[in-house]
Amino acid sequence: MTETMIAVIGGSGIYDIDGLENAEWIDVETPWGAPSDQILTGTLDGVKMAFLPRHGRGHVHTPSTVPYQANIAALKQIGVTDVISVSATGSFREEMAPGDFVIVDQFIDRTFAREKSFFGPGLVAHVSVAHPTCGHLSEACETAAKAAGINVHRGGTYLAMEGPQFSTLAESKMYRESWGCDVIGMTNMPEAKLAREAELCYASVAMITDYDSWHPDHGEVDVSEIIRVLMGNADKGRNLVRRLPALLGNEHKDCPHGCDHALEFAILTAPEKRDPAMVEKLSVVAGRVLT
Ligand SMILES: CSC[C@H]1O[C@H](OP(=O)(O)O)[C@H](O)[C@@H]1O
Ligand SMILES: Nc1ncnc2[nH]cnc12
Repeated sequence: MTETMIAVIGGSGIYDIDGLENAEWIDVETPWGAPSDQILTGTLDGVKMAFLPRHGRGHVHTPSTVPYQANIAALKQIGVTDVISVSATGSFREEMAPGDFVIVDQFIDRTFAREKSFFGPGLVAHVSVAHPTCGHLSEACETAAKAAGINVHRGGTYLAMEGPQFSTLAESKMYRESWGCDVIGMTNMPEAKLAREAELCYASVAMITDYDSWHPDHGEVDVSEIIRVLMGNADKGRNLVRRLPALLGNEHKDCPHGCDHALEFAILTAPEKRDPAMVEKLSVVAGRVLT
């Protein structure tokens, strides 16, 4: 049996979670360096939990400098099975209002200055991200959000931009009107892709903080307003997280969507051509198919 361990990656404004039993901040080192910060571990309702502040406590990493590979590798290393990203996002839809939550199920990846894979020369792999989030874990997030009284929307396309500046008005209108995006943020890519490579279930909970810059009745995006909305909704986020252990239980069954077998047919490099150093490095995230 695989034991469930739920990790929450907390985005802007979320640098801690409360209520964990035997809570301890631990150091984790990976072949890709150190994660954004120490990882808070503990249990909630008897289920193992981990929390990682994406930007580090005190918010030291920009969306481009978050060590995405180290973050996902560190979670895999400590035994995490399920990763829930909680992020601040702008909205392209009138009905997805500030304070609402969206369970994201698709992404358009417009980031360009980040490492997007654990694999590389000497060990080449291609995983599918046609369905980049885990339906089972997303279902649990939706159920938890509803039980917590949150106005939640199931399904939405997240435009991942490089940042750190917010979008121009022309970009905002294009993402909304031509590309059909629902929300926008700067961090869920390549995080979701790396979670898939590491065979982790990944769900993305977007907390709407603003209407980006397209809305005629709302002004430009402003960080102080984003943080004000986030702080006003922090209790909702905590409430959602608190309900997850009871919903997911202690036993991590085989993922019905195959997240935990994403690498099954992904590695292309012939065994005799594999770079031993790469195989060693990748054993942390891909050991299941490399040994
Ligand atoms: C606080 S404004 C922009 C910043 O907030 C979001 O971060 P996260 O996804 O970690 O919550 C957004 O992606 C930007 O990085
Ligand atoms: N409008 C926006 N654009 C990008 N990232 C965001 N995070 C919160 N609001 C955002």
